[in-house]
Amino acid sequence: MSAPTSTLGSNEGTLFIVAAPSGAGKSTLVNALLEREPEISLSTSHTTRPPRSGEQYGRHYYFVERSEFEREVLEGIFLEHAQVHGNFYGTSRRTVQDLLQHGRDVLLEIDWQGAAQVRQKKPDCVSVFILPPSRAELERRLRGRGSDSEEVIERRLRNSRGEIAHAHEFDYIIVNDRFEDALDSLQAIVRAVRQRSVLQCQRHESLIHELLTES
Ligand SMILES: Nc1ncnc2c1ncn2[C@@H]1O[C@H](COP(=O)(O)OP(=O)(O)OP(=O)(O)O)[C@@H](O)[C@H]1O
Ligand SMILES: Nc1nc2c(ncn2[C@@H]2O[C@H](COP(=O)(O)O)[C@@H](O)[C@H]2O)c(=O)[nH]1
Repeated sequence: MSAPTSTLGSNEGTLFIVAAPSGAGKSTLVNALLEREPEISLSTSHTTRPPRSGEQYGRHYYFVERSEFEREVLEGIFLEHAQVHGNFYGTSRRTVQDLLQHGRDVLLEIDWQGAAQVRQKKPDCVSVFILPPSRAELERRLRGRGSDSEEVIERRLRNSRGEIAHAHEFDYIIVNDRFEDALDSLQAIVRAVRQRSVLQCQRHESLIHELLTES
């Protein structure tokens, strides 16, 4: 049986999106995934948020002033951008496009608003929403991380309801209860998509068309 890859008509990489309410464990999961799947490129976002202790420019984020971020928005450099928990965040269009065009798979760790914008522009992206097992555990994780002030933690907990309300817009939902189980699930999704054994609806359509029309 021939591989369906030929129906996709492109050697572009796949664009993955991982989103979650703050503290659900998205960055921890993504970093562990990238250790298992090192050929995936993680996009580094631009943000107006001040760096946390230990965060490095260019590694965790491109930390910029609000005025610079606004100029970048006007210049149209972002594939998507949004205000999240009172700060601005954006993904560089150029970096993502270059990587995809060179056949690299790219992962964006962004919020639901950014995910909605990316879905409009790249409908074949694959999106995953991470849920915490409970609100109490979400709060425990946010506090346990020890990286944010009480005010920031409370704001992020308040905002989590509005974020979770968008979970159904994603292709997959993973509950990050036992870390290794959630990581296995995330890796299974990524592997299945990369091997083309699971296809997005849009991609299915071209395969179904081919299967129906081939003599
Ligand atoms: N399955 C898990 N069980 C227990 N603790 C976890 C689990 N997953 C992640 N954590 C812990 O929860 C805390 C928050 O995780 P992390 O920083 O990855 O969250 P996040 O979703 O990326 O948040 P943000 O959006 O604010 O960056 C960390 O201290 C992390 O070690
Ligand atoms: N729309 C976008 N959201 C982003 C981007 N980079 C990060 N984020 C999201 O912001 C919150 C808070 O992140 P934190 O590092 O301050 O804890 C979280 O949900 C991130 O996913 C981006 O480029 N665009």
